[in-house]
Amino acid sequence: MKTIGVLTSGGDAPGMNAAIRAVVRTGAYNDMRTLGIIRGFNGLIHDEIQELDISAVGDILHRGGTILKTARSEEFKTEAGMQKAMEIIKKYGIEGIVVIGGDGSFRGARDLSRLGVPTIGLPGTIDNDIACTDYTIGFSTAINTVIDAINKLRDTASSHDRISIVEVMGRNAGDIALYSGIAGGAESIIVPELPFETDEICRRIIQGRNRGKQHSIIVLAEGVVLNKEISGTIELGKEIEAKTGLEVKVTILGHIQRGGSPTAFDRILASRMGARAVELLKQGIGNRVVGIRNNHIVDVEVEEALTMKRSFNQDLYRLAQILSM
Ligand SMILES: Nc1ncnc2c1ncn2[C@@H]1O[C@H](COP(=O)(O)OP(=O)(O)OP(=O)(O)O)[C@@H](O)[C@H]1O
Ligand SMILES: O=P(O)(O)OC[C@H]1O[C@](O)(CO)[C@@H](O)[C@@H]1O
Repeated sequence: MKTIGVLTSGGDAPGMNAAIRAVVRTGAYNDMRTLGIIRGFNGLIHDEIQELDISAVGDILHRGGTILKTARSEEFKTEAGMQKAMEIIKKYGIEGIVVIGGDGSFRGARDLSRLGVPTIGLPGTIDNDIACTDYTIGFSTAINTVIDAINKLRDTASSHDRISIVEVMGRNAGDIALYSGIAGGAESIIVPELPFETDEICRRIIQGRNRGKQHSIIVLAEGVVLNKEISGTIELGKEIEAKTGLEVKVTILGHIQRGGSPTAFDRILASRMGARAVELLKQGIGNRVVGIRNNHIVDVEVEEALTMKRSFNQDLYRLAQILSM
């Protein structure tokens, strides 16, 4: 019987539990034993390992977060840390690992594969910033959370004739802002991938007001602030207030975007990806990242996944602008 490990690493994302469940259960179906590694690579180094049988992953499909907990580990990146990891892998007879996380986690997966431990990466991050997949696990749930917030903010913004700025997550990527902005009918979407002008945003708001719009929603990706394109969302609000003469309220959604019961889309995606990871490990194949493209589950070499350029969906962005005239 083959023994495999599974861990979650980096930021958590709704749907990670569905992926863990899929790994454990498709593993058992294929006569494989799964060990859960707690707190990502940190737990691997510090021997936080526990066996997961098919019952251990019962009643988690609908839960946000990750039952395996997650962590970031600087120690793992060092030679000494990597050696510790290899000792634990030998101790438990682990013959393959599934790493659920973002691109940093995939670098760790690549390093383990290089040392002879077949390791498969599954894209688990709400940011949808992994180039080799159309969608990451957690993105669908995050945008639905944002849409729910936008719907509510729209109600109160309309009542008060206000402008509402919603800051959403996305350290380097504007997909959460773009998709939730288009689904939530935002007047403006500000993302790190594209330049923007405050004057143009104000012009659109005034134009909307002149034809009777009662509210204006601006969705802004946090990456714009983190990349220092603006000094802060509150400051941007003040600038827009001064330029339009309209009251502006800022809402920073933060970590509520990372929690909650995963959508059907995320559960199904995570289940399909987890099953592919097990298929690969069963054949002794590692050093690959699983993705979904045109609704087909695919897998690509980790290095290729890491160097692939992400393309921002400009067509969707243009459509959002047309629809919010
Ligand atoms: N270059 C690297 N080599 C080896 N391991 C790495 C490397 N980069 C990151 N890791 C490991 O992966 C962990 C998670 O990485 P990181 O903090 O970048 O999150 P992530 O996987 O990119 O997820 P998120 O996008 O949610 O932040 C790190 O704490 C570290 O243990
Ligand atoms: O607060 P944490 O856990 O360090 O992570 C925050 C980051 O994680 C992400 O949600 C990605 O998982 C980013 O959008 C955000 O900047």
